[in-house]
Amino acid sequence: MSTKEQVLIFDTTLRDGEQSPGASLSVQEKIEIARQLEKLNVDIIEAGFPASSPLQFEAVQRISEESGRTVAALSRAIERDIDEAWKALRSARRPRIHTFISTSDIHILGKFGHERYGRTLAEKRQTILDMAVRAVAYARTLCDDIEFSAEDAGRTDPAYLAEITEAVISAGAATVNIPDTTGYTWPSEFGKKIAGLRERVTNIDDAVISVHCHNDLGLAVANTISAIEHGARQAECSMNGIGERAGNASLEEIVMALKVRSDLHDYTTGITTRELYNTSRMVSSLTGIIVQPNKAIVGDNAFSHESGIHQDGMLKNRQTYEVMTPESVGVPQTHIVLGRHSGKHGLQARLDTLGYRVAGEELETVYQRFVDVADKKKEVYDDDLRVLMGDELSKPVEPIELDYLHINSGTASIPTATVRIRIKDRTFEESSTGDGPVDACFRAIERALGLEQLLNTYSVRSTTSGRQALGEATVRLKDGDKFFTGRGVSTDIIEASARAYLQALSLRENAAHHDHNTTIDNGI
Ligand SMILES: CC(=O)SCCNC(=O)CCNC(=O)[C@H](O)C(C)(C)COP(=O)(O)OP(=O)(O)OC[C@H]1O[C@@H](n2cnc3c(N)ncnc32)[C@H](O)[C@@H]1OP(=O)(O)O
Ligand SMILES: CC(C)C(=O)C(=O)O
Ligand SMILES: [Mg+2]
Repeated sequence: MSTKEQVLIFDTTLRDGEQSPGASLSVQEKIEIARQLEKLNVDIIEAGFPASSPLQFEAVQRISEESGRTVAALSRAIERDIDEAWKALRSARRPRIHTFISTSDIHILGKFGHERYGRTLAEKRQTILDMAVRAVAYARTLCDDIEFSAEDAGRTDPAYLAEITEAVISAGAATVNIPDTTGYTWPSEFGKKIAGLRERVTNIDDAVISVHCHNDLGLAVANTISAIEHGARQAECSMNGIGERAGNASLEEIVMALKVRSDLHDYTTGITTRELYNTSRMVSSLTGIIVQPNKAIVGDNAFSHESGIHQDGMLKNRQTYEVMTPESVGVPQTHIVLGRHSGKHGLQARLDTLGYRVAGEELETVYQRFVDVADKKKEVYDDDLRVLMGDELSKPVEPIELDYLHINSGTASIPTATVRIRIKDRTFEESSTGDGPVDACFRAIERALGLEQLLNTYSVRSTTSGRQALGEATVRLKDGDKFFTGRGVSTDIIEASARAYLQALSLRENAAHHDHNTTIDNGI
């Protein structure tokens, strides 16, 4: 059994994360993400801010009804917000009201300038403290689990922060959250802030210290880790680090930093790390916020290696360039990207998996041809390699082409696709419904060609911007231990997806042809 101390993971993807510009989620989408957060095994799901809109209210209510986690809802330090939060939360098995008010002088003077909060800074500070205490005490009459946040604590005077923290704990807050709302603090400074609170606040042991760091200077994760080292036991964070402005501390980075460097400390989390990648993908696709390729842990390049020296090292021993395995975070596998920086070892290994055994002189010659191609292309794909191997064989024997595609989809209809596929002079036509237009289209293709489901991964991204943007779809099929990747580009992403699927099928067909093996049953 682990003797390490548990750091609670408070996920705010559905609240602060959704405050990212353009990230609005529907109720159903929020529910789906909440279900995935349960699989990820977060401790607390902050589901929204019920007083802010009926949709927010409904989302918190629905998540409360079905979640087994602690569900938190945010409210300003006013009764109306707290009442709304409680109404939305009351069916939760473990409800938590999270109330907050600003405590930094900049915020107090800037946001609570009205005379009704007092005339001098000292009077205003007192009013804010009273509002905080009243809010916590009132929330406590409704719910057992109260969290209080001192907004902009990062820039709050330490003595005042200690005073308000002590007061809200006395009023019944079980968690005191110290947000670095503006992402302004420095790791050692923020750590000291937490240590200072532990020294000054006499009842600090009656509450869990939480931190909530923003990433304006790119220090959110470092500040969170520093705070944990100084006594914080709850980390507020979001998947992919989404949130206001530059976002929140990224959940996956905090969790994996603690896990991978467990040799340095005595903390652990309950996160099922193999669910990180799935969660990241879901959050990205539902919010529409793309994960940058070089994003730690979940970015497309996080486990990709392009340069020859790295590929050589990886092929000899993965630990040379990977501090964690892709599997540990749910990424299917390390990706050796062949491009202009690749060397002979990387090339040879990929050719080997494609069935080409080359060594010695022959490898030298092939490598020279590879370098020529790689200089012209960003990435050299498997089909490029087949062509490069000089194979007549590599040219599609019988390209599988899209002749016709019709999609019927909308908010009130079941997505339906009809496809007509041409292989040489033969055509195959079928229709299918599906969970969405892409699913319907793939199913129609599978039906037309009498295929099993072979889809391994599917992604789509925009390669240009604006309303006429080109979408590039990538389809990866898995057939036994072989993978076939197809790409399609079109201003219509469904068409791009269909073309990508058919290209992958053509490559599979080629491979089968070379193995003297027919893979498509339909008499092809
Ligand atoms: C750091 C954070 O992430 S805080 C959370 C941010 N999230 C949101 O803002 C959620 C979305 N917000 C909303 O839907 C709306 O802003 C609402 C419903 C919350 C409030 O809307 P409105 O009543 O129109 O007020 P508006 O947003 O313009 O201004 C905020 C008001 O709340 C006050 N206020 C701000 N924070 C607090 C607080 N923690 N406690 C009490 N009052 C507060 C402000 O002083 C201002 O009051 P004023 O009108 O007396 O000057
Ligand atoms: C409401 C609080 C916790 C917040 O989001 C912040 O201060 O950044
Ligand atoms: Mg925040």
